Amino acid sequence: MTPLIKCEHVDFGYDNQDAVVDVNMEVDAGDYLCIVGENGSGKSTLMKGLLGLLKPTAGRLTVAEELRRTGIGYLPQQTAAQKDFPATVREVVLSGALSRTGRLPFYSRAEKELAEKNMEKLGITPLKKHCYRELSGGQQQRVLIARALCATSRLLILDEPITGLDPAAIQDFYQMIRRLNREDGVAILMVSHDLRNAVEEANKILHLQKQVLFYGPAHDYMNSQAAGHFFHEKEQGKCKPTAGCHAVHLQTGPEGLPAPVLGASGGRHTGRQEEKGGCCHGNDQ
Ligand SMILES: Nc1ncnc2c1ncn2[C@@H]1O[C@H](COP(=O)(O)OP(=O)(O)OP(=O)(O)O)[C@@H](O)[C@H]1O
Repeated sequence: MTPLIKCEHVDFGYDNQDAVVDVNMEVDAGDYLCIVGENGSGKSTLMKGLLGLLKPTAGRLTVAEELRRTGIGYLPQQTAAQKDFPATVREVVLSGALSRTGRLPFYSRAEKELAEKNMEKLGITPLKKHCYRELSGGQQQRVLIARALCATSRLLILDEPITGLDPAAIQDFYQMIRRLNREDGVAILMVSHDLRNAVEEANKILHLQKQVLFYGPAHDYMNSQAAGHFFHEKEQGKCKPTAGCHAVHLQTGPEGLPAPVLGASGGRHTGRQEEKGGCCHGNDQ
């Protein structure tokens, strides 16, 4: 099976400064791959590279012909200006088909039908005449996913998609992504600070810290040197798996790997309860 995306010893960077080095990974049809790592570890840079917005400075990046033709469905981190976009839901969704229109200045019937189908799939048909900027964060995410699926239903790339969503919207969002992946076969590539969800939902994890600290099956990540142990007992200053803590506590490995703790905020903390009043605080989604 030809991978949708394959990186072989790939570097990406800015102004002769490498931000990501020696990445080896591939996204296959139907994969659910989560990219995790601290702030500044190169996750967004890798995304930009995979989307073709940055050229590899070394190595080989291969993107399946189909994706090169249609473009990759992409859900960026939303800026305030984007949240305030003055267009109807239907217009935003339909704009995802722009890469299919070629030079024609209008949408074909097939593209309009595709937009309708994706709005139906994402449960936003009743909102189609609503103004995008008047929707809730969760509804906006659905619109953007429907839009991304108008480019291609093979692969969806999401960059920290739950930022700013309330807990109910987050659960709703994850359910929707799971359904797209498991039922519709859409491959998912997600940058996430929500490590608990990443380990539960993804089939592959890539842990980045400029270089790849771990790449492999999600169930192996739990036992990896990079991941250390997952979830603490909350009562003892540690968190229960059910307590909504998304922290992964990294251990210092024999090679002297860094020993930060990754939380949903992506910030460093030591996991000691006295800091920020407990290790779960600020991490619950
Ligand atoms: N446009 C840019 N020009 C120069 N350097 C950049 C640029 N964007 C990012 N960098 C640098 O590249 C490195 C990786 O940044 P990147 O944004 O990819 O990390 P990240 O893991 O996505 O971080 P975060 O979790 O905070 O979003 C950082 O050192 C950052 O300062």
